[in-house]
Amino acid sequence: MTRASLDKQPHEVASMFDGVAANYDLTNDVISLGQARLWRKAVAAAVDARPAQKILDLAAGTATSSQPFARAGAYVVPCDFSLGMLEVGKRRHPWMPFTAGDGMRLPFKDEVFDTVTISFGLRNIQDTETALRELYRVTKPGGRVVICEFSQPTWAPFRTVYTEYLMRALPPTARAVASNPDAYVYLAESIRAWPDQPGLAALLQKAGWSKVAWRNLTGGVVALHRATRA
Ligand SMILES: C[S@@+](CC[C@H](N)C(=O)[O-])C[C@H]1O[C@@H](n2cnc3c(N)ncnc32)[C@H](O)[C@@H]1O
Repeated sequence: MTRASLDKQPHEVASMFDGVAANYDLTNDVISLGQARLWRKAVAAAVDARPAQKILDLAAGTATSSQPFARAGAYVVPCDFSLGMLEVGKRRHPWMPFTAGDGMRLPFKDEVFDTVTISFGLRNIQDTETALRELYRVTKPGGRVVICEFSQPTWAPFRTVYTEYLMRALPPTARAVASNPDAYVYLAESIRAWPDQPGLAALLQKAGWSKVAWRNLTGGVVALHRATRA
């Protein structure tokens, strides 16, 4: 795959996710070697959803990432621009207020959410800074953002093994289970091209967020960034 294939237009990203929607959650469990469930627990702890809170789960896909917040009693709005992913989500969780929308132009008024969160979605949005500013706009003053995204393992020997896994083992594994294996070649390439932990923290600050901090999961394979709207 060439670098150019990473420069997907938003409609190409949406149709790529339409194509993987049916097997999306199963594929995640397989290719993350079971780690995805642990990462989701860490997100739930960081978001710390409470009854009566209003939470936006941007790029929610099938709403697997939204479920823990709903279970905690919060009012969670799963928003995504892949109608295929939203359809699968609606079938599974018909009571959730699924909303079709683009992370670069959110269909919400200013300052309406207590917490905004995005899991494994920010890397796919064409302009990261625009999405971070949009998330800021829709968050109430004093509200928080929690971002769960692939990142860079911090221990060099582990980083080498992980990169080998991404580039050599992940594509054939995905071919065995996913409905659109090319999407998982894109996944590997997009992770390699994504900013590391301090790089994403700097983008959050540039978009206006304060008290930016992060925590590494699985040695930095995933990072959980948190920040507050002043
Ligand atoms: C890897 S999935 C993550 C889904 C879910 N958050 C999870 O943790 O399972 C990424 C999602 O980002 C969505 N996405 C990508 N770009 C988007 C954009 N500009 N606006 C809204 N959703 C977007 C895709 O449609 C896809 O459903």
